[in-house]
Amino acid sequence: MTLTQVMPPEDIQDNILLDVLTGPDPKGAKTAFARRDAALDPLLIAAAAASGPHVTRNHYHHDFFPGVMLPQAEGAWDWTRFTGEEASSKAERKHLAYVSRQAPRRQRLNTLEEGKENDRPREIDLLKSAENLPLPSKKRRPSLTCSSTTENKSRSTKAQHLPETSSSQVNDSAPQPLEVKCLARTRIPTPHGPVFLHLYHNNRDSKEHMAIVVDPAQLSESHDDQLLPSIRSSSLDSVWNENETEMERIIRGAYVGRLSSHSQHASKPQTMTSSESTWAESVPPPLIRIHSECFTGETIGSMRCDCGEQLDEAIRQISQPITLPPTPSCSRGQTLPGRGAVIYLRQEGRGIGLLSKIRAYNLQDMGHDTVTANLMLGHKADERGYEIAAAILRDLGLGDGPNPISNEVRVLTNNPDKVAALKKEGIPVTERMPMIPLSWQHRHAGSEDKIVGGKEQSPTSPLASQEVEKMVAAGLSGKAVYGEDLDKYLRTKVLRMGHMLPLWMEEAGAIY
Ligand SMILES: Nc1nc2c(ncn2[C@@H]2O[C@H](COP(=O)(O)OP(=O)(O)OP(=O)(O)O)[C@@H](O)[C@H]2O)c(=O)[nH]1
Repeated sequence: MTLTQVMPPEDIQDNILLDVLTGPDPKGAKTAFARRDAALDPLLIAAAAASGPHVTRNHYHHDFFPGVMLPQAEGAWDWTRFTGEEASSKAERKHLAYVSRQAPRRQRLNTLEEGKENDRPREIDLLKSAENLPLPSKKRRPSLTCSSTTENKSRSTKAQHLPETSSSQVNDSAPQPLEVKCLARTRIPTPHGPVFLHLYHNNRDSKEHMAIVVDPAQLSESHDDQLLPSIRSSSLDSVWNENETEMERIIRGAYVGRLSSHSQHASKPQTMTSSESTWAESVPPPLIRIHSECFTGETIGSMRCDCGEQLDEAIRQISQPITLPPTPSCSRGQTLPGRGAVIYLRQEGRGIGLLSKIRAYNLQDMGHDTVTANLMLGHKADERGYEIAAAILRDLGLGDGPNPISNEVRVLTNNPDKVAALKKEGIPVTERMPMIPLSWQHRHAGSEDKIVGGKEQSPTSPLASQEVEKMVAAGLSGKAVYGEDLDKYLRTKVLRMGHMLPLWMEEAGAIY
């Protein structure tokens, strides 16, 4: 049976209209339930009528009655009119109407779209320059994948510090030149002496790469102690905007000497003096290391790799004092504090990331080596790039930057790719210093001790407890790593990745 068979069409029309306006009202339920939804919310009407047409619920912080019982509150309902106040005093009282400090949304959006940046409050500009957030890149760019092309090289040589660029300058078609900027610097005491941690932003990826600068002479406020030009970030020392105060500069790390409650001197943008250049030529070039992030090795002390040990050892080696040869003016030679830098790149797992590295470890437990495991997961054996490292070095005055304190560097590494990449990026490397794992150094030194009954112990077997005791006795710190996993890892690096590390033992037909 259809509806028209029981009701004339004009009645159907009326009923539908009524339902739309009032909602369904089943006849049977009328006596059983009272309707709970009012057709109009009286509170909403009262609030809107009291406050004017420009006020929305959001302006009231989601509350229609702010400051109830607190008549002074901005936007509060004037509850005092119920307290029998005199009419004359009431007329004098300031009306506490809510006035929005924000322009309507449409107007605000128009302002931004039309590029009327000047209308924005000053705080936003200050924040922008202080935080220096990288410009939004609409196109996803490859992060640090190896890309040392000629184009990259020319781009990176231009890289200095991020200029004040407006979003209108973002050009999606042409890749922007690589720019790095040191946002903050602070002193960190380490077991090897004080270092300065520098945090960098760049316009290529969203990672916070770092520079660990060893240059303790900077802590002295006496110029006599600073015979060599300081390793400082020119982007950090530059003046970021005319409104920046000395205190803002100091807080972001642009200070000289040792910061304390009684010593707070903002730095000036660096300029080289000719006398400093002369000194720089008579000392060995600063020692640097390009180190890649390794959560497992550095944070939880994994002994699958030597990354934690290498980071510690690099800071130790760079901190070693430099002895200059005797000169006619100084017959005993001069000793200077060690100086250099570790550039700490956030390229976990040789650039494949922690997730893939964890999976790769499981493949390694199944018998594959570190290279094959990467390939099985669809990665390259090494996906890292060193363009950002080179730009950071230049910013620190190491290499061929605008303000070089040293045109050359010595590099701590066994990895030939790093040396080649730095040279390609225009950083002159005068010397490569090897990083021999501490446990291998110890084995070399004590290899004869390990001949038991004329038979050599297997070097890939886990170290016996006496072995560990010997390492401790040999002065290896708790940072030294050793074990079967590490030996396999290092062996693969030598045999499959061309690392320039002397295998600690070679026998006829077998290399360990
Ligand atoms: N994919 C993968 N990455 C690893 C493994 N073990 C360590 N890594 C990563 O390898 C990188 C170690 O790099 P570096 O410390 O710069 O050293 P390197 O390239 O081996 O060269 P050196 O300068 O000689 O030390 C870090 O990013 C580690 O996270 C592994 O088994 N698989």
